Amino acid sequence: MACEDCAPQSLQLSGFGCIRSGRVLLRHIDLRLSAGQVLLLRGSNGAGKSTLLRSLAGFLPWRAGQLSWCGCEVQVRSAVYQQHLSYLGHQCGMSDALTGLENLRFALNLLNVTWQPHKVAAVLEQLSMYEWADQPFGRLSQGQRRRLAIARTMLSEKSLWLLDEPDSALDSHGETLLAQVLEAHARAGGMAIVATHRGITLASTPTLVLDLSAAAFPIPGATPIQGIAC
Ligand SMILES: Nc1ncnc2c1ncn2[C@@H]1O[C@H](COP(=O)(O)OP(=O)(O)OP(=O)(O)O)[C@@H](O)[C@H]1O
Repeated sequence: MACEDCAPQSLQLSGFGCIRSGRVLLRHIDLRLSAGQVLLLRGSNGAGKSTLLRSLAGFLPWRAGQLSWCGCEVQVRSAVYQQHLSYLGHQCGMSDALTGLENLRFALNLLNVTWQPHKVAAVLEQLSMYEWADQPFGRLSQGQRRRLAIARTMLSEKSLWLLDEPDSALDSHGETLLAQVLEAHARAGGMAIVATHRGITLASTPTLVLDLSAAAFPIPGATPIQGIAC
């Protein structure tokens, strides 16, 4: 099928609009993301960051807009697009009863990603989670849970990451690690759209910012793009 093996990859959203709770929440949202770029989604509580991410993941209905993957117009739920994305929401989506490792194995199994013990160990080491990974998920702290969810994203082998406040509950070391993870993903030709309140500083990665609030938050070094939230 067309678009499956395009390189470099790109994502384009044009004229996106959606309704939530019976009112137009977002309209005229345009964005374009190329391989190696990260887009930070900013905006006040309720501005629509999660809504936009969930819409891009295919979880919420669209009122308007076109999605293109590698220059080809696609449906958001089409396999040609979905096979490339990894979504991390506010909830980590892990079983409390399973250990971290068991959760990762289960998730990778679902994604049909081969379990590579050395790679898993390296990712857990990178996130300072190696020694915690055999604990039941339900016994981990919130920040540890978030780190494990980030590990799952890293191991997913997907090029487009949709991350909803991945920095929530992370300590400052965790924030630094997350920035490193995003930079490495971008260096490898990946893309990420990241909702964040605190902002994430990516020193060596082309960073775009879409602010869904009426009042913009300028981020030094980042390129603002346009969108309208109602
Ligand atoms: N399940 C839902 N059903 C109906 N409306 C919802 C639902 N979840 C959120 N909304 C509404 O959609 C709007 C946008 O919410 P959304 O979660 O996308 O904002 P956000 O920018 O991610 O906010 P936050 O920074 O608080 O996470 C809000 O006005 C909210 O009330």
